[in-house]
Amino acid sequence: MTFSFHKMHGLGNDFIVLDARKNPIQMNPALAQALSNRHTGIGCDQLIIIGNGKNQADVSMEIWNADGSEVEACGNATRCVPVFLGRDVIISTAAGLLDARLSDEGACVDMGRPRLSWDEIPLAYAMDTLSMPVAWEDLKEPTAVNMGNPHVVFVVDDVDAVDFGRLGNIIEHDQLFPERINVNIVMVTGKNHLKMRTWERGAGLTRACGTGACATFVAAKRRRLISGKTQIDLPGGRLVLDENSEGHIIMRGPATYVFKGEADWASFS
Ligand SMILES: N[C@@H](CCC[C@H](N)C(=O)O)C(=O)O
Repeated sequence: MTFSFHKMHGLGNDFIVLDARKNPIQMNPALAQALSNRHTGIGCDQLIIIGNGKNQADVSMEIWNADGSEVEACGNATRCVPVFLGRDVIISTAAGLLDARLSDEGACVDMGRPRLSWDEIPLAYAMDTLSMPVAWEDLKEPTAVNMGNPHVVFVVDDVDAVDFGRLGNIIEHDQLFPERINVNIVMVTGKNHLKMRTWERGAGLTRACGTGACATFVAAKRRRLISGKTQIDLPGGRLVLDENSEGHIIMRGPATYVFKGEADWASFS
């Protein structure tokens, strides 16, 4: 039996989008991994399933990493949903309701309030989350932030000089992080201007991570490296981050529809 899929991306963080509003889709880790595989499947960083919303939500969104793990939040995919549907939407996710609107750049989304205490990240034991007393070689004293999903943010002198493909993987799997972790490195490039890279839990190095940009904005603000609305440059392009009067993190940036394809479920079983 065949199915339709849509390829989208947010700054090169790429997604297979399945529209399950008419016909529900029962995903599982093995199937998500098979579809995401860039050699034997369709290929993506994350698999996104859009379903029908309940109560205040217009639609629901499931997020599966390329390694087959189901996760709570994806900032770039959240921007893709209003672009896919061609209208502003309230999206229900495992991390709560998100307000996503069309904007000049693509989309503007309210990613909610960050959570900052050690057990909300979560970490394996109690510690300060602003400057964690830990280090992995030259990556030291990160700030931890939960944006619906768990992140650590390291401030470095030069994001391009870090052996991030090796260190990101080691940190993601450290026993300090019982649910694993998304790892971000950031440098200050100007007033309210940052440059960052992300090693994503369950996907590795990506061109951009929306929740990573939100977590990095929060960490940089907590460390007084920035003072307000901030431009963040990622390998795939630029996002603009701000905080509203309720302490919610607001992210603006592109979201791109690439193509619609057809595939056969039998190829992935
Ligand atoms: N690419 C996403 C984040 C996807 C989930 C993440 N890898 C996790 O495991 O939490 C984004 O744009 O935020």
